[in-house]
Amino acid sequence: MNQSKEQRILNFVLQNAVRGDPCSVVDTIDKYCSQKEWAMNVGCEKGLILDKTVEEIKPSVVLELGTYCGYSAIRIARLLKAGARLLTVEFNPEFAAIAKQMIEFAGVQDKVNILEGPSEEIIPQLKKKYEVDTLDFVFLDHWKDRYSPDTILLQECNLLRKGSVLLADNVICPGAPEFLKYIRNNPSFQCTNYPAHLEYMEVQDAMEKAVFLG
Ligand SMILES: O=C(NC/C=C/[C@H]1O[C@@H](n2cnc3c(NCCO)ncnc32)[C@H](O)[C@@H]1O)c1cc(-c2ccc(F)cc2)cc(O)c1O
Ligand SMILES: [Mg+2]
Repeated sequence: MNQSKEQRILNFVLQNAVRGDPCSVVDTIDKYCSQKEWAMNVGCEKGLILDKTVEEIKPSVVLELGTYCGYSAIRIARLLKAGARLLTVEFNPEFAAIAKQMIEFAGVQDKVNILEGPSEEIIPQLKKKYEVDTLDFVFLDHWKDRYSPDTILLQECNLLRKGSVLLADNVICPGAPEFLKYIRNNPSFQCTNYPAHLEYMEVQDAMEKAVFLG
């Protein structure tokens, strides 16, 4: 049975990146996906926006929705302070297995917990099962039509506090129109748009930051 694209990306990393060096893993994935096979990693341009957001917040507890191959989980985890943790949610077992190996190769596994399952089931378990009080930072990068229902669910589960920051990928391409409509018309959120390019392409995209005002 021939390999999946995600398996090919992992193999390229295992053969070309430096074990224990998260930056080399991120750069190697970007190299493969810009030169050989496109894949839906947040990429280096939008990755810098992600980096700056994490560095600004200095979060203790981060939630990521949509792990995929682990690219953004590694980007986030490499910037976390001692004791801080990333919970990343992925419901495709093949992608979760790839991401686990990618995260371990990068050496950030002690900061990352991959929660296998659909976000709508995992989010209501975060407080009791995963001992979360509130989330400092949430990165949304899963199915685009799930951004707003999951944002509502996070609020219903009391997982956001005054100052919690959401950052959503792809609000232009593929687009998350329902999410933008919801979040920009909601007085409980202060929104900022960050225009960028779609990963590895000269196509317009953007990220949306939304700070919860409580
Ligand atoms: O579609 C995009 N991302 C989706 C990510 C999905 C990943 O997240 C996982 N996932 C999805 N929903 C859930 C869920 N909960 C919801 C369901 O229960 N719970 C847990 N895990 C979930 C999937 O298993 C994948 O691992 C995208 C597309 C383009 C793109 C742009 C231009 C093009 F031409 C083509 C593509 C660019 C991007 O940056 C993109 O992020
Ligand atoms: Mg994305």
